[in-house]
Amino acid sequence: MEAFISRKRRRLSSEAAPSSRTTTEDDEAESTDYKLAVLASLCPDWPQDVLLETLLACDGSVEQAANALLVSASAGPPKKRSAISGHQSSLVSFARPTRNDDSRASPKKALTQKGKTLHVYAPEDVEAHTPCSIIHSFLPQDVADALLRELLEEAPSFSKETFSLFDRTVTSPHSMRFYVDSLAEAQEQKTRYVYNGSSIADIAQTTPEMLKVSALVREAVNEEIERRQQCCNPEGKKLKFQSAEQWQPNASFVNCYDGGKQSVGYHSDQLTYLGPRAVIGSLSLGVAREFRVRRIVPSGDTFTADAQGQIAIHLPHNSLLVMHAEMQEEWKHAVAPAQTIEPHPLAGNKRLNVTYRCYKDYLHPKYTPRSFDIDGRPPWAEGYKGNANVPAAVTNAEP
Ligand SMILES: O=C(O)CCC(=O)C(=O)O
Ligand SMILES: [Fe+2]
Repeated sequence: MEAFISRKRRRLSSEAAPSSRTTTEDDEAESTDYKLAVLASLCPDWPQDVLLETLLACDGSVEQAANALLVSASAGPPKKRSAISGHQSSLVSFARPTRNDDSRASPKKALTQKGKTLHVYAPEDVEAHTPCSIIHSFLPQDVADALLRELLEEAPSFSKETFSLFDRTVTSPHSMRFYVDSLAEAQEQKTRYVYNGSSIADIAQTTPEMLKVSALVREAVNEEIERRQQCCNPEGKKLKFQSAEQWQPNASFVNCYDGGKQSVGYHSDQLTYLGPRAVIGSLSLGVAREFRVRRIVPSGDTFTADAQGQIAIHLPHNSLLVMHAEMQEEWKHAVAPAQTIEPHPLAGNKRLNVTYRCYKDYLHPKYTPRSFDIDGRPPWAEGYKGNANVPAAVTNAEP
């Protein structure tokens, strides 16, 4: 979730590291997602596709889009849409490739259209049309329940993010906390874990049930990586820059969505620590919600978001979604607000989500090479004279 909201996070210090985002194209694409996230927080009752359409109709003005939606809402409630839709029949008729089918690697006819949402539920459809795979009923029920109980106890310690809009502070529509497996590391790393250019001040130790489940997630994700590689990747090979090592989770973001209005806007996970072509194992517990993905399509010199519309993956209780190697660089994802939700016997209106991640300390921004000019000024200092060895993105970075 790192990239979706601006630089202000309640529990983040303002210490900085160079941002991992380096291009103007990225900034442009990001700003649409940023605006969408802001609009979602102002108008939580509206489905994301309506928000996106309204934003586009208002030429990207969040203020105008918010006003248009408020006027429209005063004339009657938002048009009801299924909140946990996705119970469609399988899409196998759309020529789903099979294992070892070479057509997998060739471009497929797009199933989605700009501004439209395709709902997928069946694992084979998720796999065929998104860079994800899903395992339903992943954990034995008692293990899933034990983890859910533990996370429900943890949830009050989670924090929300804040950002500024039209001279007021808006809270991001869900809460979260960052966990690492080793307490010693957590203590040592406090203020050293960085994302979005800020340090994460609140780091917790992975809880016993999370750790137990981590071993099961590790095994399943490694199998999925291998299977996906064989069945879907060109020549059955890993992607360029994808890690050749076993996937070994050692950290996680845990997200809590309390009620259908809580959501997370479109974003890609920041790859600081994860490295390129990162794989993430995302376990859902409690209320079923909709996970949306859309491809970021290169078009000419800029990146155009939503060229093909979006795909909504239904995430029921106890499902493991594997975001594969192409996901973070080529797609964006979001958890859409829901008009209605089906309460869960243990979690009530809450959805808990653990995104298991493989953090690599050697990718810490502290190792990012920086250089100082001949007067000893760092690249961000006033009067910095520049240095041919420092890329512009680093030169422009805030401290
Ligand atoms: O809640 C989810 O399923 C997704 C959370 C997410 O995108 C993240 O933690 O980065
Ligand atoms: Fe994410």
